[in-house]
Amino acid sequence: DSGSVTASPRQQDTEYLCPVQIGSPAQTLPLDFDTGSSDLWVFSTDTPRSEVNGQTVYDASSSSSAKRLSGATWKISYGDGSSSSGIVYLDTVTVGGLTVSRQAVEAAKQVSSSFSRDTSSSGLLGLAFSSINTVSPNQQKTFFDNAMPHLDAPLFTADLKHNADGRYNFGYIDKSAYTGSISYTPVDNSQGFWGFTATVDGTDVTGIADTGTTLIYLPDSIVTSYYSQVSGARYDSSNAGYIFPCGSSMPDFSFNVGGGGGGGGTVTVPGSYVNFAPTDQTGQTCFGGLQSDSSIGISIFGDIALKAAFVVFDGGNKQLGWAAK
Ligand SMILES: O=C(CNCCc1c[nH]c2ccccc12)Nc1scc(-c2ccccc2)c1C(=O)NCc1ccccc1
Repeated sequence: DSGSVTASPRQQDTEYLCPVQIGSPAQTLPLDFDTGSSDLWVFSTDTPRSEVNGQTVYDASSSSSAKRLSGATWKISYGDGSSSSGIVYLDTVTVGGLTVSRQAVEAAKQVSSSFSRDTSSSGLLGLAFSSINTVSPNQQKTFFDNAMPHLDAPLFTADLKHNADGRYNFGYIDKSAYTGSISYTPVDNSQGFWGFTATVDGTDVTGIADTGTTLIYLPDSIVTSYYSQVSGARYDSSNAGYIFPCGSSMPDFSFNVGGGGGGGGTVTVPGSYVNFAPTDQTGQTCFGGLQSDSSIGISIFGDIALKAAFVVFDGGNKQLGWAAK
């Protein structure tokens, strides 16, 4: 089996949403595919009306294939302080033509304000490792884990784009989607993430490939040296990050992966991607897409980095492949 689904950017690439069919008859919800978490959770008829703000909701009671997973609950919180929690159903989930029949669909009974305010997203589809799924008492598998045994190849690929529709493919590598060769590097999934080591200016950086995080968060030394090349750039505590004049021409940001025998491959994030967004309506000052990881405790290669590459998440061989495009 295989699947292929469009990933549409929202609000200047802050997130990418994909249509997902749930239940019988199919209910289509736009979900944020998130390689940095492992819960498939959705706004639902169980979500308080006061917390639903235009989102499409999942109604288990109108799905003939839905079954309550009795006694199961879930609760997740993210580094930005957002959170959600609720109950669990098993139902049929289809992504780009690829169907999993008994997928844990986590219906929200509570969502925090940032999710309520995000009218375009009906939830998340976790693609990290099932070891960090939050369902209790019996942890549940991700869509990818459930699909893997049926896939032509035990992998999925992420091809996110800047201000344009991209694509997630499951079970195969589309050779027309990238240029040159794919450089592979081993994955450390001990924390449940797609962890890997890249080299930035000769320095090894261990981080995670995370489609659910918008920006890139790297060690202070790397971030400071990057912004030292931009006149007027500075760390601004009120914005809690590096800002600079919006008219600045930003240097490209490159990192190397798979440095082994073949010399590995270089991913180059265009400077324009690092000029992420204005901090206010005046459009004078802009917020950087590359920020320090010092308050996070882990380096994150988020959407800003991922949209500069074609990325293979190989669950069979526990490796990450990176290619230019
Ligand atoms: O959680 C994910 C991926 N799912 C995000 C879903 C999501 C959370 N709000 C969303 C809002 C919209 C769409 C998706 C999401 N990645 C990881 S690994 C470590 C951290 C972390 C741990 C401690 C402190 C900071 C980060 C995060 C993190 O919180 N990222 C989001 C973020 C990172 C930095 C700043 C803000 C948010």
